Amino acid sequence: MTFAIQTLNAISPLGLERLDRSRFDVGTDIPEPRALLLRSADLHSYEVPPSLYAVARAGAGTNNIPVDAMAARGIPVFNTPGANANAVKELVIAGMLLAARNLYHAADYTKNLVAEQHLSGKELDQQVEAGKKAFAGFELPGRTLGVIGLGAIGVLVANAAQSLGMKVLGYDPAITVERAWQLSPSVEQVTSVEELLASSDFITLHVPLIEATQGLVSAERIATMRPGSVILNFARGGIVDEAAVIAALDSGHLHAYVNDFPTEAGSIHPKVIALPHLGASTSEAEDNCAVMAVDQLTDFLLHGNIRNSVNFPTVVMGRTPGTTRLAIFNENKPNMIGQITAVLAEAGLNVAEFTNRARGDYAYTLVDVEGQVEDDLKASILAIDGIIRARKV
Ligand SMILES: NC(=O)c1ccc[n+]([C@@H]2O[C@H](COP(=O)([O-])OP(=O)(O)OC[C@H]3O[C@@H](n4cnc5c(N)ncnc54)[C@H](O)[C@@H]3O)[C@@H](O)[C@H]2O)c1
Ligand SMILES: O=C(O)[C@H](O)COP(=O)(O)O
Repeated sequence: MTFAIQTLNAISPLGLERLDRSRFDVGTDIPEPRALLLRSADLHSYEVPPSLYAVARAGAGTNNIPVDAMAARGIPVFNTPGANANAVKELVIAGMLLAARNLYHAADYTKNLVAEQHLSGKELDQQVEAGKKAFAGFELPGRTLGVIGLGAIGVLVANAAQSLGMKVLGYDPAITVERAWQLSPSVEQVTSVEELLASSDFITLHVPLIEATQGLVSAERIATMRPGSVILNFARGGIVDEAAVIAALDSGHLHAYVNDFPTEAGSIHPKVIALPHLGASTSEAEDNCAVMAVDQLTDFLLHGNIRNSVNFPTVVMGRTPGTTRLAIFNENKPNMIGQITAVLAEAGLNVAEFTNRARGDYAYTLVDVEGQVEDDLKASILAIDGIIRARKV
């Protein structure tokens, strides 16, 4: 049996080459896909076909995917945490330097001297020297960077800024133990966004766009920021109230807004540097994300293992020779395991391995039974109230 995988964005060949063509068909035009492989393609109005088993996002943000609706159908959504983190970190550092040294306008100025004013030779030299004072900037050491969200990207940014001589504050009420270990001990963790904003010259956002982070940088919060400070947004546009930022740039309260999510108003504003969603667009990040997404997806399709899903728990179980594996998605409610094992016992099947994990409203079970299973077993499992999906892997 082969699995049909539909790609909805260009995926690095380094990832696609890992797909064994005797097991996987891959293409852009697949009418009944078993899996989708994508980057930022918007799935919010996508009509989910009954054939679909999984969605793999080669990247970090999954706000382009209706993850809860997918969970309700027993479709895990995978992402690739950390795979593009270095690429974003480098762009954030570049963004700080662009803003601090006014590089964007400075480069425009010199280009205009030649392209618009047609200056050359001595005249060009004179105007270069005469004009440069307008772009004098400031240096990073001694300035304070506030990092909101200390995940894969936030930790790298915090550590890099710290090694550039900046004072770094971090805010993340749900920082993981792994990230806390990676964070430089000189980074000071604060307990509120307000504390961070009031004490920073730059703030940088590294949180997902979810209900709780929508409009996190609001007009009220911007008002509490230090005069002349800079906002860097390489997370998602909706996390910042851009109209409020523009008002603060116009009043002179903020120095610059550097972001990766251009809007009509922002793109033409003189104090906004809007990049075309370039955070993860390096060959290294594209390769890393594609490899990780493909590996996670194939492990799920071939073995039922779930790693780095944003809507189902991690469930990984080695294969035991001579067994048949069942993968079962169910609602997270009492007595599901008891009912599943009762059906297996009724069918005279001996369980060799069993793992069940819950996450929020849903749970996932991998069970290896000795020998072969009859085709009607799946129907008996699906008949249990609360079972969403079951398949023989
Ligand atoms: N510009 C780009 O191309 C680009 C590339 C990669 C990621 N991103 C964006 O960056 C986001 C973060 O990526 P990541 O890889 O670091 O993800 P991550 O999951 O490793 O880290 C996110 C962190 O945010 C924290 N967090 C969540 N809500 C918070 C809140 N209200 N306040 C403070 N912290 C909060 C979490 O605890 C977590 O530690 C992604 O969701 C994506 O939207 C953008
Ligand atoms: O969330 C992410 O990983 C980034 O926004 C990258 O998106 P992209 O893969 O569409 O460049």
